Amino acid sequence: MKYAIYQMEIIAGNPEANRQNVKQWIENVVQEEQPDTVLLPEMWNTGYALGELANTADRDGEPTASFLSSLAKTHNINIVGGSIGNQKADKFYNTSLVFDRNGELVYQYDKIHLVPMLNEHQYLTGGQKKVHTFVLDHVKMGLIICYDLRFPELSRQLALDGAQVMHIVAEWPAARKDHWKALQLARAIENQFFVVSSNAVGTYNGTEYAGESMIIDPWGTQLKTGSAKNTGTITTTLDLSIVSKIRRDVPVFASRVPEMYE
Ligand SMILES: NC(=O)CCC(=O)C(=O)O
Repeated sequence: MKYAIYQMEIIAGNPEANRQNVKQWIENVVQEEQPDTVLLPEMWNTGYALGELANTADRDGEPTASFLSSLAKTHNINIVGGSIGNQKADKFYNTSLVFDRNGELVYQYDKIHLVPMLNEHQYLTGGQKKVHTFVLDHVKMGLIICYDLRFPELSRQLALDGAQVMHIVAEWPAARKDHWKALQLARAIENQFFVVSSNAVGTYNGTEYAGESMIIDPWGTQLKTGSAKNTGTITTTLDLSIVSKIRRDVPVFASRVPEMYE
């Protein structure tokens, strides 16, 4: 499966400009790279202008859901749609939407863990539904959003559910860039799955984002890493056969003693 990741500079508070940017990127990357699956970063419609969500967030996933569905179908690609600022009833969520090649919505997830350091609790509501895997091109996959990366229980749950690829969508600040890298490597190694991440670049309201979107294999090898500063496209073809090989060679899942820690 060939991936293309968009390491994007998000214009905070301007969803229309961000949608135009994503559309242009998808059209270009399809022509130049012919990916099977593309990945976008966290909150790419609104950015972290959280105080403006009443005017900028989607309503029940629209218009982003129709926008991404149409792009997926037109270009025959899977779109792991990062996440968006999204209003449901009178609450705001950080919501991920995943579309298959037919433009069908195959997964929807609201970020569970809200970030105290970014004051998310003041503006957002945490998701109330458990994570589960979804399937794209016959491959089981999972997705978590940014701060969720610090809670290994989520990734382990998805690995136990059979995920071979874990997506991490983020606007991770440069101030904690070492954590961004180390935690992704740890999740890939301990769960023996591919980690494919998309982080933002640029600065909003004094917070600089770390970039360094990554593709890490289940052995912990960094196959590709984006720039720390610049927007760009990161591509790689995943050899999924190495998941079962590594799980055979280092049989962590067979060695678990869940009754000792669950
Ligand atoms: N957008 C985020 O979830 C940022 C997470 C973060 O800043 C951290 O975990 O550190």
